[in-house]
Amino acid sequence: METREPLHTEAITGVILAGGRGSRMGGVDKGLQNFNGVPLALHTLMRLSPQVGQIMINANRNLSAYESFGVPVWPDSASLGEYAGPLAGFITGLERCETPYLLTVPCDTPLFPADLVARMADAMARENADFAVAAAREEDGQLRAQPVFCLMGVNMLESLARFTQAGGRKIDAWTAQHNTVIVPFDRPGDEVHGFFNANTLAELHQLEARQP
Ligand SMILES: Nc1nc2c(ncn2[C@@H]2O[C@H](COP(=O)(O)OP(=O)(O)OP(=O)(O)O)[C@@H](O)[C@H]2O)c(=O)[nH]1
Repeated sequence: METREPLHTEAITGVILAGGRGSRMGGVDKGLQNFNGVPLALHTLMRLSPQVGQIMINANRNLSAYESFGVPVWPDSASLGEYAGPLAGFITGLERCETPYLLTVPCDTPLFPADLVARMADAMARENADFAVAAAREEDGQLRAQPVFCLMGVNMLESLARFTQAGGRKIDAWTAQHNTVIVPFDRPGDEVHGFFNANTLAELHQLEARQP
C-alpha cells in the first residue's frame, strides 16, 4: 500500500461534541458541567486547541454559553430529527469544516492525551487510511476502540449522509465500511485514565479526583 504524505495537524479541525441529551447525568447540558471548576467543553477546548489548526463546538442547547468560549458553535441540522446521536454531530462537523480533515472528540472525556491528534494523524498517513480511531485499555484490561475519537477526511460527508439516511446511527458500523486504522494509546507513559468518560455526575467527580 502506498503511504500518504504526512498529515499536518494545521490541516485538521477539531469538533467538540457537546450535543447530546446527557440523560445519564439527569438531562443537564454535559459540556457546561464543571470539571475542577472549568466547564467540560472549555476544558476540552483548552486541551485540543494546541493540537489542531481550527476548532469548533457542536451543541444543541445553551448556544450563547458555548459561544462565550470564543470559537464557532454549530447545532445539528434538523435533517435526522432531534438528538440522533453522535453521528449527527459528525455531520455538523463535516458540513462546517473548512480544512481537509476533521477530528471528533466528546466533551465528557477531559483527560484525553495531549498527543492524541499527532498520533492519530501519523497513523492515518502511514496506513493511508480513511479513518483513524483511538483505542484505549479499559479497566477490564481489554483494548477497546473509542469511536467518538475519530479522524477523517471531509470527503467522508457523502458516505455519512448515505449511511444515516438509510437509518445508520452507530459510528463503528459506519467506519467499518471504510479503511480504518485503530490507534492504541496504551504505551508505557500513556495516562491510564486518558479515555475515561463521565456519563454520570458521580463519574465526573471520580474523574476530578484522578486529575494529575
Ligand atoms: N450532535 C450530537 N451529539 C451527540 C448526540 N448524542 C450524543 N452526542 C455526543 O456524543 C458523545 C457521546 O454521547 P453519549 O454519552 O452517548 O450521549 P449523551 O447524550 O452525552 O449522554 P446520555 O444521554 O447519558 O447517553 C457526547 O460527546 C455527546 O455530546 C446528538 O444527538 N447530537
